[in-house]
Amino acid sequence: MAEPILPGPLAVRVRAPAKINLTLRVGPARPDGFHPLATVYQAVSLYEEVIAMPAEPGVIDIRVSGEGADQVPADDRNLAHRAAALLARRTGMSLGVRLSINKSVPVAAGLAGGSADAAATLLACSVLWELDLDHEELLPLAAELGSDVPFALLGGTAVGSGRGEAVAPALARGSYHWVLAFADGGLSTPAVYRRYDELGPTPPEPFEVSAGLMNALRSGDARRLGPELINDLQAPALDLMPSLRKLVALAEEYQALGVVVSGSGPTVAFLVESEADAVDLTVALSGSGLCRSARYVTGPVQGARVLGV
Ligand SMILES: C[C@](O)(CO)[C@H](O)COP(=O)(O)OP(=O)(O)OC[C@H]1O[C@@H](n2ccc(N)nc2=O)[C@H](O)[C@@H]1O
Ligand SMILES: Nc1ncnc2c1ncn2[C@@H]1O[C@H](COP(=O)(O)OP(=O)(O)OP(=O)(O)O)[C@@H](O)[C@H]1O
Repeated sequence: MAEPILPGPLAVRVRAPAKINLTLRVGPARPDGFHPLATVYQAVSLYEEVIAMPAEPGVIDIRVSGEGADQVPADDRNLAHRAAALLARRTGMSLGVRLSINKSVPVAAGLAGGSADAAATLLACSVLWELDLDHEELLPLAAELGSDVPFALLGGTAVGSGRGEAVAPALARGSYHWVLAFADGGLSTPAVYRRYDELGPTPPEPFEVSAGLMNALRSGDARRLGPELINDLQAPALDLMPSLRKLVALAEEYQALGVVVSGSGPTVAFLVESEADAVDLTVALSGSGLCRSARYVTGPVQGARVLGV
């Protein structure tokens, strides 16, 4: 007798983290327009949540709520929509999905919120559609969706190469205290890379992560990590949004261990020694008038994972 066909899950809840780049070295543009990177990502405790529910065959329906939802398209331009469509196409899946995205990561902030949505969607649809794909199998699809998407699946602390899509876990100890200062408005990633090209010159090849940064991560000592933070996109981001200069300068006044613009900006990440210091700095930044808001996070945290089925 044939096995009865069991219905799949009614809803799958997944979360995926935002990232900061502890180091971001950028080489000259490749013929395909992308820039070769040597980067170290760290996933931080600020999460996007995606709930995937069954829908009629072929249907991909998106609802977006939360932080900056009005700035995000709820159609096939959404990275989560593209993730579900790509997974369905590659696996020959005809079932549909209704996606509810709850955003906590500000849009166009350099924190890879859209990438986190895409990573969470790949995992959620894989479970909803009972495809049984693990992270390893989802990584190539993630890389097709965007340079930052594979890391959102992987999480932790990782070295990124290629255009950022090739990720390998890094040997890292400790948990770090960060304060993220969210600027008023966002920056377009392509525009920041363009300005980087205009400002030139690029550092000589090879584009390597410094031994100092890797050693600091191995030691787990935040005091050693602070001075190693570096981002080649910081200069173009500050050039496009000059008000960020004052924000970055606050690091000295408040004796942060380090400060760096995250990715293509405009979020500024301050590294501090303790939770108490982070709370103090969050309050100070929030009242400074130099940013929209500030938020205490820790890292590293896990990549995309299922919270419930
Ligand atoms: C700034 C970072 O967040 C650092 O991790 C990433 O490099 C950006 O990653 P992302 O937003 O996932 O970027 P993608 O969606 O892959 O690419 C968006 C655009 O950014 C530029 N881009 C991106 C990655 C890269 N290595 N070189 C680039 O020049 C290209 O103009 C590209 O068309
Ligand atoms: N699910 C999504 N969430 C946010 N933005 C999205 C999404 N799908 C598409 N987008 C578009 O992508 C643009 C950038 O999104 P995102 O918030 O991921 O930027 P970012 O954090 O600066 O990315 P990165 O750091 O990877 O460069 C937005 O302007 C938005 O219109």
